[in-house]
Amino acid sequence: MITAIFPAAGKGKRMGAPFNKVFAALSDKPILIHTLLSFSRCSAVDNFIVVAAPDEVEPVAKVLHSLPGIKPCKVVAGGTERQYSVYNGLRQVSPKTDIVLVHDAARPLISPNVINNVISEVVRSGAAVAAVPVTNTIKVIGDDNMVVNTPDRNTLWMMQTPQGFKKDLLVGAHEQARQDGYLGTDDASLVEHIGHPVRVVMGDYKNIKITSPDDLIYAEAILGKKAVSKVKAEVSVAISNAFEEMKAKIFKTRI
Ligand SMILES: Nc1ccn([C@@H]2O[C@H](COP(=O)(O)OP(=O)(O)OP(=O)(O)O)[C@@H](O)[C@H]2O)c(=O)n1
Ligand SMILES: C[C@](O)(CO)[C@H](O)COP(=O)(O)O
Repeated sequence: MITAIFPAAGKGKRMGAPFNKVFAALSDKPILIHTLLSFSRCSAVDNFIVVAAPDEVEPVAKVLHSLPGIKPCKVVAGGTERQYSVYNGLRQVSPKTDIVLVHDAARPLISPNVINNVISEVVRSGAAVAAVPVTNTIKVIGDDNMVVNTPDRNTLWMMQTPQGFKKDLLVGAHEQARQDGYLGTDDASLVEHIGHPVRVVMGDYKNIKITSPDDLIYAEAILGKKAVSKVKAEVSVAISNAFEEMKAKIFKTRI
C-alpha cells in the first residue's frame, strides 16, 4: 500500500499572507486542494495523511472529509519544523503501508507522471526524489559576500517533492535524526544521513514550491496556459474538422 504524507503545517512567513499559504487561492481553489486532487488522480496512491498546524487540524479535516474526489485522508497535527511535521505524519501511517511519499502541500502543480516515476524508482531501489538540474551558475559565498568557489553545474540539482521511500527506511531515518539532533531541509537528507543511497528522478520545472507572492503569479500563469492549451486543442480539432469537410467537398466535386 502507498501512503502520501503532505506537510501543510507551515506558517507561510515568506508569503506574507495573514494565514497559512496552503489555503491561499490559486485560480479556482486553495493550493492544498490542487495538491490533493493531483495525487487523487494517481491510481497507485492509496491514501493520504495531511499534516496541519495544531489549531487547523479540525477545520481542515472537516473540509477535506466533505470534498468529493479526494482519497481517504487522515489529518494530524504538525510540529515546529517541516521535519517534525513529517515525523508526526509517519507515526500515523497504517501498518499495511509499505511505501511512503512525502510531498509539500505547497507544490500544487505536481504531475501524475512525476509521482509515478518516483514510485517506480522506490520500488526498484528504496529511495527516490524528484529533482531538476540547476539552470543558473551556483557559487559558494563566504564572509563579506566573497565567492569561495563555483561548483561544477553538471553535478547540481534542485530538490523537489515527492520524495518516496520504503516505509521502514524512512521511519528509521527519522528516528536516527531525532537521536542525533540532525535537522534536514528534506526527507532525503535524513536517509543520506544514515548512509542509504537515494536516487534522483527527473522532476518538472513547473513543480514549484509556492513560497513567495511571485510564485503565485507564476503558478496562475501555468494554470492559465493549461486552460489556453485546452482552448487551442479545441480550436485545432475544429480546424481539422473544417479541413476534413472541405477535403470531402473537393473530393465530391472532382468525381
Ligand atoms: N513546521 C512546518 C513547516 C513547514 N511545513 C510544510 O512544509 C512545506 C514546505 O515548507 P515551506 O515552503 O518552507 O513552508 P512554510 O514553512 O509555510 O513557509 P515559510 O518558511 O515562508 O514560513 C509546506 O507545505 C509547509 O506547510 C510543515 O508542515 N510544518
Ligand atoms: C523539501 C523541499 O521542498 C525541497 O526543496 C524544501 O526543502 C522544503 O522547503 P524549505 O523552503 O527548504 O523549507
